[in-house]
Amino acid sequence: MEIVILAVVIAVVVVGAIGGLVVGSRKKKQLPAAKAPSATPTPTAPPAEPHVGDEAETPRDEARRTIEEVDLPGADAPASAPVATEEPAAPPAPEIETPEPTAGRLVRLRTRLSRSQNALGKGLLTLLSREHLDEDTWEEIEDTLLTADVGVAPTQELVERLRERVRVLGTRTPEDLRALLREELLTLLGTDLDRAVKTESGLETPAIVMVVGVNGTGKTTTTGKLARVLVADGRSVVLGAADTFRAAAADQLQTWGERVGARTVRGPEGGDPASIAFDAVKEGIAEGADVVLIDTAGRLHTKTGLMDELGKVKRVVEKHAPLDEVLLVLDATTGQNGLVQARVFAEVVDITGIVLTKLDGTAKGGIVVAVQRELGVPVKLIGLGEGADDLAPFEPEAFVDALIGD
Ligand SMILES: Nc1nc2c(ncn2[C@@H]2O[C@H](COP(=O)(O)OP(=O)(O)OP(=O)(O)O)[C@@H](O)[C@H]2O)c(=O)[nH]1
Repeated sequence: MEIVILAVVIAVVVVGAIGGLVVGSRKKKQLPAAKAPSATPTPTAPPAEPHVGDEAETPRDEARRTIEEVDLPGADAPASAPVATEEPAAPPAPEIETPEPTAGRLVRLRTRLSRSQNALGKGLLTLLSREHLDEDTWEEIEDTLLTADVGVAPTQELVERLRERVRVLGTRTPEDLRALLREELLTLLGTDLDRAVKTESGLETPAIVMVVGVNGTGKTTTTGKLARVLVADGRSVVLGAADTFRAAAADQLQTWGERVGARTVRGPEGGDPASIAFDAVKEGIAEGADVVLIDTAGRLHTKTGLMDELGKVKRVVEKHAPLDEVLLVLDATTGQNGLVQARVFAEVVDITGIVLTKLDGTAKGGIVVAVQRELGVPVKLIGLGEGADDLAPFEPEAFVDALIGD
């Protein structure tokens, strides 16, 4: 009996040992399938133990969709549809225009001038053609000139000379009278003044033109139109948007520039005009541009404020190169007010040329004479409309012919 019990115990021990061996070898076989612990384990993230469903995980080397293939939120293409890989549309490049040539612009635009200046030219001719040129008629001639803003002193000079010549020559035919009037008006305007906008610096650096004037006179528009005049004449231009007073002025100037392929340097709204002007000239030098045009703000609230601002722009710009031209923009429709503005600006900065805008909208073309007298500098350009090429070099002969017909 004892032998039987001993045999049963041995058998149980043997069976238990074999079972233990089998279980142990199974466990060892499972180890390679377990997730390998991270190479750089962190104290807060112990290696994950393998668990049920691990095999269903997407293998790491499975092909993945690229960013281009992933539908963006809002895209309504069905998932199964082929994914379009279209490039986003680039903004259209601004079309570069070819401005009209400057030669003969005034002749082309003369109808605008004659329309608005009829009262002056035709009025004078009608009066001069009267049978008797008596005292009253000469007074009417004087009034016509004064109404057209020619100014008192130039009016008196003109009437005196005309009276004398008519008396001495005894001439009264319409052709002769027109010729006399033409000569005298040309004498008033001056035919030997240098009216070219100075855009050759004569140095390695670009010519620098500063445009000044009261806001609203057409200063920014004129700067843009002048860029076109220069481009039409084969010059390369950089624009400086130093009028930081009116928020939209820089945008407006930039649009003008883009139309003719000229870069515009601008700064933050309300920024320092002098630093923008400085940067514009720097850019002009870097680009090897022929001309840098600087649009400034013209606030007339105090003369000292204006003086400080324009003076600073000038000083800062001249760290690079001297200013070649300071153009004063005046609105011809403001008449005597324009003369007051001219006086203030002339005290603040050395004006070298005048631009008279909106001559298409006033019968007061005599302001050309008056403002030249006032400042002692020539009218170089005139604005004859809102169109891009409606800025013309001022030519006294074409101007007078438009006034009195030829
Ligand atoms: N009819 C006519 N309108 C003009 C002429 N020149 C400019 N203008 C118009 O005058 C208005 C004022 O012109 P701007 O260039 O904005 O005036 P601005 O002096 O620059 O004004 P700020 O930008 O505020 O300094 C615009 O509507 C222009 O189109 C011109 O010769 N004839």
